[in-house]
Amino acid sequence: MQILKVENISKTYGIKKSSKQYMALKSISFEVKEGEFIGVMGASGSGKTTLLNILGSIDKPTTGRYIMDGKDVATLSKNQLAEHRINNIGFIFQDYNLLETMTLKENILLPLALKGYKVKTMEEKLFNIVKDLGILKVLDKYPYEVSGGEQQRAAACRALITNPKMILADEPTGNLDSKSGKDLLDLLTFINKQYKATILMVTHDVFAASYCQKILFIRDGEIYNELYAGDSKKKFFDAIIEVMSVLGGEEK
Ligand SMILES: Nc1ncnc2c1ncn2[C@@H]1O[C@H](COP(=O)(O)OP(=O)(O)OP(=O)(O)O)[C@@H](O)[C@H]1O
Repeated sequence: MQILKVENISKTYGIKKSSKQYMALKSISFEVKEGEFIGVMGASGSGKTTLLNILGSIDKPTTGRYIMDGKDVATLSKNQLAEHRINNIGFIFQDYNLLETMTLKENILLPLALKGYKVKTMEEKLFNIVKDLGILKVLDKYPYEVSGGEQQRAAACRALITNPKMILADEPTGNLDSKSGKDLLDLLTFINKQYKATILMVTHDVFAASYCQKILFIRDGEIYNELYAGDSKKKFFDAIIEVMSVLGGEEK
């Protein structure tokens, strides 16, 4: 089943009709099926974050539209949009974005608290997720008391706890060492398989991208290519490197 349909989305930054305008996305169209784990790659400045911000309804497209779970998101009112964001989308950021004055448990529960859930229901949901995601022991610690990998696991729990239609991840392994990065990618794969979560992940890292089922490559605000994983992870990895060497900017 299709969960997202992006139709001819363009984004122009700057003052209208002035020479200072910059077209960061140029008529992008693609579809995402429920349960897919998709990577978005491209050189620095190609428009990846712009796309993610639009899909996360943090920003609006200049033209075009996208349908998420049957709803044309552009037609939603401000309140409906806020509700859509909290109910349907989970975010994982490069720098975790946990609140430093709250414990990991409080951070994870925040989206449910905002939705007005009862404490008992929140704790049940929390227990089910953290037992799977391996951070039970550090739940009462503050972000500065745990490792980057544990912070990112907590951020993944927070993204997952509302059972969102889609998880949007922006360079989630960008600040992690290679072991924690691999652990996180294994975790995202687990979330994708076990919870049937649909994940869209922006990454510069070919190794991270090789965990995806499909990669969308963006060049100068346009879809340049799509690559599907086959049976061999090694072949997929090599194919990603090949496209990235044409696009340039494998690393930032
Ligand atoms: N608020 C803004 N105002 C003007 N131009 C912007 C704005 N945000 C982004 N841009 C420009 O739009 C283009 C796309 O930016 P975007 O951040 O989406 O790229 P990216 O592919 O995510 O890059 P990176 O990999 O470096 O994060 C860039 O040229 C950028 O300078």
